[in-house]
Amino acid sequence: MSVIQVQGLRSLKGEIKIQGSKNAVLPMMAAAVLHKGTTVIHNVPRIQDVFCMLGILQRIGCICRLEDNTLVIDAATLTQAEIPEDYIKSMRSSIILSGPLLGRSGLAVTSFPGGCSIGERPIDLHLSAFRKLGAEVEEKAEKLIVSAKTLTGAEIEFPFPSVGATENALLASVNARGVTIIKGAAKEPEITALCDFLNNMGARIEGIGTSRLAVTGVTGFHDSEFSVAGDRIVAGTYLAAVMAAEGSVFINGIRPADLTAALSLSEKMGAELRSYKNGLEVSMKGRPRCADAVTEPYPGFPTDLQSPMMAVMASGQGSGRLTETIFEGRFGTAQELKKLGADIVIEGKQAIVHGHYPLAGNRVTAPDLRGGAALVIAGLACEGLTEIHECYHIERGYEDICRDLSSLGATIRGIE
Ligand SMILES: CC(=O)N[C@H]1[C@@H](OP(=O)(O)OP(=O)(O)OC[C@H]2O[C@@H](n3ccc(=O)[nH]c3=O)[C@H](O)[C@@H]2O)O[C@H](CO)[C@@H](O)[C@@H]1O
Ligand SMILES: C=C(OP(=O)(O)O)C(=O)O
Repeated sequence: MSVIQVQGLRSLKGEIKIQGSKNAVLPMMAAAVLHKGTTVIHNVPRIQDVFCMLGILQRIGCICRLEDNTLVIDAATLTQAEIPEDYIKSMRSSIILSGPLLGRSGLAVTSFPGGCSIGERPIDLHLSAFRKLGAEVEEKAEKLIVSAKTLTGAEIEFPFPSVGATENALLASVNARGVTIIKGAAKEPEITALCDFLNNMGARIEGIGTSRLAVTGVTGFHDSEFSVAGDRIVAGTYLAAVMAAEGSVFINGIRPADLTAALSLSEKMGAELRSYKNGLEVSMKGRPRCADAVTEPYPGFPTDLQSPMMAVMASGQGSGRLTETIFEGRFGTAQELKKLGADIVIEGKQAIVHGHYPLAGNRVTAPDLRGGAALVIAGLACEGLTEIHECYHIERGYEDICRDLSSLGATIRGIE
């Protein structure tokens, strides 16, 4: 699907089941490499990033089978420690395989994944964690060679709670000799999920859910089975869609507690919410009011929902200020929203959004994954037809945004 067409001004109604979490499943798939046996993962979303990670696992010798939403990975047959370069380019988060490859075989060959449209995205914190565990990091002919005869537990302190670096530190230390203390760890629910996943395969991690993780190295893992939680960012995207389109929807299959900051922002903007153990009821009557929000590491307002909320505000009432502190490139979405008539002024890390309704349908281009989803949301609040190009970005993280929104009453379709 390369283009999405949205005919705006239809309200949303019904129930939607949320797919499994992208950011949780990718490090779990990488973690399977640690075990010379079988790992089964349930509720795996059928998205491009998962297919890409699957491609890498197969290229490095794992036997994988994805049936419906269940993935079986047999890593007993792992043959190589080099992450294929073509895959590194298409999925930046392939870097997450270097920790488990290092842990499994003492060697991980990769290359600098480089920046992307949302920002620079350096990996210095990942590499410093590997070094702390006793690995050597060498750059040779544009390849990055991380190697260690033995990994030894150490104290790793992150100056910033990087999600990926915390995951790589965990993945490299679970079978290091002795105890590793990770201070300044990220606390995102996906980190908690990875810790639970690793413990379920035999690791010993304590302090789960806090910024201080204690990992006692183990000498081996066992076969395991785990189910991925619903994707809180997809849930937040559909919450934003209901706010932009108005209506009433039950978002099923997520823990609202994982979205606290986004939910309180939505309530401030006028959404009526009711939380359940495993779902969220959202009702939006009238236009949302713009409000201020600052992106922060968890439990703060997530950067991944900044663009979707910008789309809601652009079609709302009043003015609001969005401050982006994590990924400097994410305001690329504003340029596209302006083509739909949005009134947004960028001042450094801040976007000042003056809402008005309706926006006006036009041809736009998805700048990145969440920016693409934001343009779909804006299309729901546009008079006329909105055509979003380069939707391969959206397919990285959403199983089928057209299927989901049309099931709620949107007039939306994907075109190859
Ligand atoms: C696959 C996945 O899980 N992706 C998520 C993950 O990305 P990712 O793991 O890449 O995000 P990080 O938490 O590492 O990055 C946050 C910030 O730290 C900086 N940084 C990071 C690593 C490093 O070595 N040096 C450094 O300076 C980054 O440039 C960025 O400014 O967390 C982000 C922040 O919640 C989310 O937006 C992404 O959806
Ligand atoms: C930035 C994101 O993902 P990734 O880290 O995989 O690019 C995202 O999910 O919004």
